[in-house]
Amino acid sequence: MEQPPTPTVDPTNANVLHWDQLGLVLIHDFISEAEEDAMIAAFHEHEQAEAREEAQGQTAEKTKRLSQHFGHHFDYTTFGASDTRFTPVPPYIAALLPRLPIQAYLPDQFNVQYYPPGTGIPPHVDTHSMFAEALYSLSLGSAVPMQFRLSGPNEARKMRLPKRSSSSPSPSSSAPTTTTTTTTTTTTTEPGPGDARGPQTNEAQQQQPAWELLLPPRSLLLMTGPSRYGYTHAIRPRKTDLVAGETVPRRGRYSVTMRTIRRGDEIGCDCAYPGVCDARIREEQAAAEGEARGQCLSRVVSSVPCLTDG
Ligand SMILES: O=C(O)CCC(=O)C(=O)O
Ligand SMILES: [Fe+2]
Repeated sequence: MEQPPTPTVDPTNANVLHWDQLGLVLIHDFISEAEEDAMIAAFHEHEQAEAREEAQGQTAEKTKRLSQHFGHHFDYTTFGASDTRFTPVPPYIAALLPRLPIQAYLPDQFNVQYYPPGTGIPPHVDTHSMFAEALYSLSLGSAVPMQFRLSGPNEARKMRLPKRSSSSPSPSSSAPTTTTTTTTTTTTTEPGPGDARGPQTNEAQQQQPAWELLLPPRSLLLMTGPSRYGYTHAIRPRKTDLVAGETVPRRGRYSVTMRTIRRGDEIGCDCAYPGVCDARIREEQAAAEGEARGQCLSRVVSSVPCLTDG
């Protein structure tokens, strides 16, 4: 594993780290401990309320990642923001919006996730065409390392594989927000859409080096530019992490992912990473289908006997 690139500390605020080449920003202590406690308590209350609604009487066993969605849901038929499915945004999330570093546009889709120790999220690129550039992740509870890897031919190839089933879970369990690529080390534990098990050595050879960035509790991560469009991000499913040379057990980690849904003419993408861009992949596939149909038609036409024959 490579060392993460060195950040620049913001001269006006030592809590703010920038990786300008990557479009990545990490803000330490973005929320207070009191806010963190309140958000974690709200998460569990919501879980219990949902469990009561489902008449289970108890919350789900905490061995897998759990998700709660707020704001505009995704409409799987139009691949856009649903006009009808909206879950009111709780005040503890709405209160964060005026503090976000980018105020030109604000998130309207929120996903609160709980990661029990030992769980993670497979390497993926959040869907380019449907979400505005800025992606935020607020961390609560345990610190976890987030793994970044510049996408290459391996990731591009996997994103072009046919999906195993339209109901496969996406990393954020709200398909199609993300597109997963699995790597040699996650294939046995974390299958996802686009998961493929090719020859391991070839995959390893084709991969760019990965590095991990520790996300401390109460920190806010902002991904834009290359880190948003060209790198996969992942959390390895581990029970312990190596932090500054020490083995540290993971505790439960929560995150609030915040995204802005693109609407109307804004849907699409012209990023510099066509290999992992869902908009380009769709274009490519439509062109290939058109070509195949054309060839098929010409074969059909040429096999029809000419009326003047014989
Ligand atoms: O938990 C996180 O910090 C990131 C989650 C994520 O990458 C996603 O939901 O797409
Ligand atoms: Fe993501």
